[in-house]
Amino acid sequence: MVTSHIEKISVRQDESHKGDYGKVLVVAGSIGMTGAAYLASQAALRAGSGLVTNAVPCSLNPIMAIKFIEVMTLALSENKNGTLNKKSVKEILEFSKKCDVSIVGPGMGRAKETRAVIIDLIRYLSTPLVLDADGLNAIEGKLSLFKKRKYKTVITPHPGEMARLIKKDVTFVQEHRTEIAKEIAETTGIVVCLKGHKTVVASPDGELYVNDTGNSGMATGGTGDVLAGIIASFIGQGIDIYSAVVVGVYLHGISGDIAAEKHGPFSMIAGDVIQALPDAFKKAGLY
Ligand SMILES: NC(=O)C1=CN([C@@H]2O[C@H](COP(=O)(O)OP(=O)(O)OC[C@H]3O[C@@H](n4cnc5c(N)ncnc54)[C@H](O)[C@@H]3O)[C@@H](O)[C@H]2O)[C@@H](O)CC1
Ligand SMILES: Nc1ncnc2c1ncn2[C@@H]1O[C@H](COP(=O)(O)OP(=O)(O)O)[C@@H](O)[C@H]1O
Repeated sequence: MVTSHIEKISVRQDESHKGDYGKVLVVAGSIGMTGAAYLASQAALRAGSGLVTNAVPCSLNPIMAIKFIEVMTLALSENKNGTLNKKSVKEILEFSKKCDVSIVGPGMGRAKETRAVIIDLIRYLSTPLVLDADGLNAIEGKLSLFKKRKYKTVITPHPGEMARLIKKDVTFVQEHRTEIAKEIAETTGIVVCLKGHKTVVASPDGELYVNDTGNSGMATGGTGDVLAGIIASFIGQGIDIYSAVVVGVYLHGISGDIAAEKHGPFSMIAGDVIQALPDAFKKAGLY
């Protein structure tokens, strides 16, 4: 079943250039969580994107510029406390006109000012959107925002984030994983990727995928940020959004399995999942 989705990833053509493989905008990172921005951006590049830009509050820009080599940065306007301000929304929307897909959320924090920025981005970003982590925490209960969004969207909550989103507890989410993912996808028109052991992916038209790759070594900070980057990369490469999510989840799990083989489930870290991506692509027959 995954094979039919994997086949949609194009073989890289001799006559091609970086513009053919997607420009990804990663709105991620805040004081204390620059690592999330790094992991999501780096994963997008390793999954094949042509160009990746990380947009961060301007006081963090020098830090990100040192962390990255291949990834570019966009310094955003910020408040005195280092959170994004209203002007940053305009800056992101302007920049996104040149992009094929945006990620919003990893490591953005939950400050009131940041939440307001995120809600505006959900309303106005006209690229396909991967909404993850604090991007989801910003909209507790407000699923109606997705019904109004005209552009392709995937949400990638872990059970804790899903619980906040639907105002239930984690036990309820875990007992109703498939039903919840299906219902949100079908009623709001977005793709839902509910993470955790046996990640569930649901599409608005009733398709359902339950993943069986990955392992408990992936229960370590930052592996979800890596997944957001991989999924965005595939969307940017032009694959339909549901297939991009299914293949992203599948390959992310294979990378996790390769990382666990190499480093063991205790010692593997999120960066190891990115390092294992080339072997995961090979294992999936992509080159
Ligand atoms: N290096 C970095 O900068 C990192 C930043 N991170 C960011 O930190 C922010 C907070 O995210 P966190 O996820 O740590 O915190 P949260 O408070 O959102 O979620 C953690 C809680 O969710 C529940 N939960 C999560 N997965 C579960 C599962 N599979 N089964 C049952 N319950 C589950 C548990 O109650 C858990 O304690 C996000 O913005 C995230 O992107 C994290 O990704 C860690 C690494
Ligand atoms: N026990 C497990 N089995 C399979 N996959 C797992 C397991 N634990 C975590 N994962 C995967 O690792 C990732 C963790 O993401 P998340 O909880 O958002 O972490 P973070 O917020 O630290 O980045 C998800 O893709 C999840 O499916």
